[in-house]
Amino acid sequence: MSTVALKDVTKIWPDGTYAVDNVSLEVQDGEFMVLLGPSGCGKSTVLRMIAGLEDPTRGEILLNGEPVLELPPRDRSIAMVFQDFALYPHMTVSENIGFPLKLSGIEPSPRQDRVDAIAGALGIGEVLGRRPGQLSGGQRQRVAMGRAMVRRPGIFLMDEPLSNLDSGLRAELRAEISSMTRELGVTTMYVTHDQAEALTMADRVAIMRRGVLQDLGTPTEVYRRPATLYTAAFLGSPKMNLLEAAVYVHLDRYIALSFGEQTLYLAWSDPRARAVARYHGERIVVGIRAEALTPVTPDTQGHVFQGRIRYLEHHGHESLAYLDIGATAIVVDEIGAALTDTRGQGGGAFRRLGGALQRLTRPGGAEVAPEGPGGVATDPGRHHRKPAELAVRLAPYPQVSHGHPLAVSVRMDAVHFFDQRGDRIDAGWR
Ligand SMILES: Nc1ncnc2c1ncn2[C@@H]1O[C@H](COP(=O)(O)OP(=O)(O)OP(=O)(O)O)[C@@H](O)[C@H]1O
Repeated sequence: MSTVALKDVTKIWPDGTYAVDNVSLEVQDGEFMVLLGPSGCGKSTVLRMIAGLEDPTRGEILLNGEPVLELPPRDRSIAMVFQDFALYPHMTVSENIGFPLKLSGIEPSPRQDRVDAIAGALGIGEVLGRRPGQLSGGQRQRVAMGRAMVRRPGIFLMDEPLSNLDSGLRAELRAEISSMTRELGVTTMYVTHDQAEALTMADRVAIMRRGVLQDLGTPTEVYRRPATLYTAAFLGSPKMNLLEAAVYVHLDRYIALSFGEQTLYLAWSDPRARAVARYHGERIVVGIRAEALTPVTPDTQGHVFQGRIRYLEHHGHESLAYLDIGATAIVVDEIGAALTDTRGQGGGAFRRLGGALQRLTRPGGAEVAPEGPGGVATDPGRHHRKPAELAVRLAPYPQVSHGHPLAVSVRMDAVHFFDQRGDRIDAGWR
């Protein structure tokens, strides 16, 4: 049995940076847990503390229920694979994989048996005699995984293991890693900034931002019910439409959500109405995914937005229309930076984040964003506002074009509500 638990773990670097801020997390035996977040959010630091390569400033780390802070890395039954899979260039694939067993004094014959078995499982049995320089990137990464797995660790830590590979290979290896770790029943923690990896591979996803755990749940839970505005904005493609709305309560009848030129009505009978009603006279953020929007005829009544197509994007299997509906969008700035930093190299997003970096490095970590004129946070490191472009899914290559009017109905039961701080408003409601 192999479990991992972090209890109120904080890591502060000597310069005052809060890399990890009071994180508590439990990984069950055999579970595949993905730590997801943009570059610099503290994911690698969490892994490195579990592996024993860094000490937490505060808090406790338990492996199999036992505190391990006094235990050196080699005694933790952990294997770790990094993004830059450093292999020994002068050794063959077979020697690279078998090296940890050689170090532990295992005889050549049983050693080779284990190397052959793991190489077979990873699909690199044919290249055992080659040196790393004669392998493709994907094969090299498989060798690195084989070398990590060959000692049969209880816990497998992987830090962006696919980020140096092209997208086709990533998808292929993604599936292989998932099935291999599950077949072996090994408890796995996998770090990535790539939401597709997280949502396809994980049993549960832990989403981090600036050292703080934002959300934790199965891929479906965090996608369907994001706990924070940040998670809502981070997960999904196209990104969730996040619109600013003023709340007006008409007691016992409905709640009007005013988006400027247009209004949606939340029925008083909706179980979330009471939670939203607390914001009467204030502004909140309403999140609407593209799948909650359906194009309808212009005269349709009910929960409908009327808009004009600002631009169209054709993706082959579908087209996306971006509608001007006269509303204001809330943009979570770090998300864009995280997504453009496709290689996930440390520091990449930081340079782009600018202001956010300075806030991150300020001791204390938890800050409340100042409010802008509309009452919604406008701190440039967190959110800003811009005219909304509502993403709507259409059939491929539709018979509409730029400037064309389009009406869309909104499935109110699929709408999300967040307060000015970015927390889910109906958090207590299931
Ligand atoms: N040895 C160190 N000394 C000081 N600061 C560090 C050190 N290592 C990391 N940091 C800082 O700690 C924070 C978290 O870094 P970490 O590497 O854990 O993030 P990450 O989410 O894994 O990012 P990436 O995806 O880019 O690897 C960042 O602000 C980083 O600059």
